[in-house]
Amino acid sequence: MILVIGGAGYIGSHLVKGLVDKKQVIVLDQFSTGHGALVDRRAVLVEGDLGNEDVLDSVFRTYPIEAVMHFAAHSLVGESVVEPLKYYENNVVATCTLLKKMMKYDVKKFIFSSTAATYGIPKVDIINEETPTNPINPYGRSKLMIEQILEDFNKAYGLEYIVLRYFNAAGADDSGSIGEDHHPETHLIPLILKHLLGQREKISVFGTDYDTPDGTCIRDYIHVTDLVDAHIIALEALIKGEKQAAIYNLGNGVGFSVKEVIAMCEKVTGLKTKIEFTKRREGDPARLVASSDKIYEELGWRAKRSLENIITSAWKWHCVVGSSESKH
Ligand SMILES: NC(=O)c1ccc[n+]([C@@H]2O[C@H](COP(=O)([O-])OP(=O)(O)OC[C@H]3O[C@@H](n4cnc5c(N)ncnc54)[C@H](O)[C@@H]3O)[C@@H](O)[C@H]2O)c1
Ligand SMILES: O=c1ccn([C@@H]2O[C@H](COP(=O)(O)OP(=O)(O)O[C@H]3O[C@H](CO)[C@H](O)[C@H](O)[C@H]3O)[C@@H](O)[C@H]2O)c(=O)[nH]1
Repeated sequence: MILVIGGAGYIGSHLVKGLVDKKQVIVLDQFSTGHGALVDRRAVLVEGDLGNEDVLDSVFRTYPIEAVMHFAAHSLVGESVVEPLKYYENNVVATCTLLKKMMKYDVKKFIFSSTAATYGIPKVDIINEETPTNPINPYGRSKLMIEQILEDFNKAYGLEYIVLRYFNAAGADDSGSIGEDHHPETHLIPLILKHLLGQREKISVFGTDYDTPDGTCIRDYIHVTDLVDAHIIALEALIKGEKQAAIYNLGNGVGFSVKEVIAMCEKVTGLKTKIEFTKRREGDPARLVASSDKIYEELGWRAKRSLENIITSAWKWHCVVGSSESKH
């Protein structure tokens, strides 16, 4: 059985939907940002906090857990700067409690959701896993701390792990039944689509004076279904014992500027945006684009879906079941 922590969140719920056909799945989530309705009904759903020792004891005693996939975190960069304690408590301290219980119950296979934010402001155009990590906010630091703890646990206790550093996750499952539903929403693509649905008056572009061809930030957008595929491949490699301690980037290897993303949303939807150009958002690197060659060479995974696929799937979900938000 696979324990998926944070499996009621955006990326976790997509993973659960992809994994339940292959494995028995148990989801642990306290619904701070997740929604029970996103969790595939074939999975066992336990409401609880990953930092709660009693809950973890109960889960590990009750179910034969083969591996843990850990998606649960607070993940708003700006909030992490203002409330670092919240981030260190949930992302680091609670994760240490989980790791302690995993060692207690001899569960030694772990997949961890990390982030491009561990790289900070890289000096290279294409980021690979050798690019120095230098996070510039508590969110990124909290993720890097766990990566370092995993390395120590591997050496000391034989914990086997794969860290997956996602770039910008976006898009929705092909079925249109689950999608990205953060509250509050801060991510670019859902914000543009909500605006095009009339739920927001305009879309703000944060900064037009970056050192990029059109002056707006460039990001590497990766379809959530491609992320799911990568997790399942990584899990299989861990279970087969092919990998004991590995870190991989997950991106498309292609960068799109904020203006290009808006243009693609207009193309896909056939609708016109109203844009407001504002000052830079603090802490945004100009360009974050991944090389995912390492995971291709070692595990054979490569992103298959384009930005157009991403936006088309997200639009389908937003149109059919997207949460309705009032205009503001
Ligand atoms: N969305 C992205 O673009 C992106 C990029 C890089 C990394 N990540 C990482 O991927 C992971 C998933 O991101 P997401 O966008 O799906 O976020 P999300 O907020 O939708 O999902 C996180 C889930 O974890 C749960 N959770 C949080 N703290 C918990 C706790 N203490 N105990 C139990 N459950 C808890 C939440 O209720 C939620 O269901 C996070 O770790 C995030 O840092 C996301
Ligand atoms: O209303 C908006 C929202 C975003 N942006 C811009 O769009 C780009 C993408 O922003 P998102 O908020 O969608 O995503 P981030 O790149 O800030 O964040 C993502 O990558 C980070 C790593 O750098 C973290 O991993 C985080 O969890 C993940 O969502 C940025 O340049 C941002 O400034 C706008 O112009 N207007």
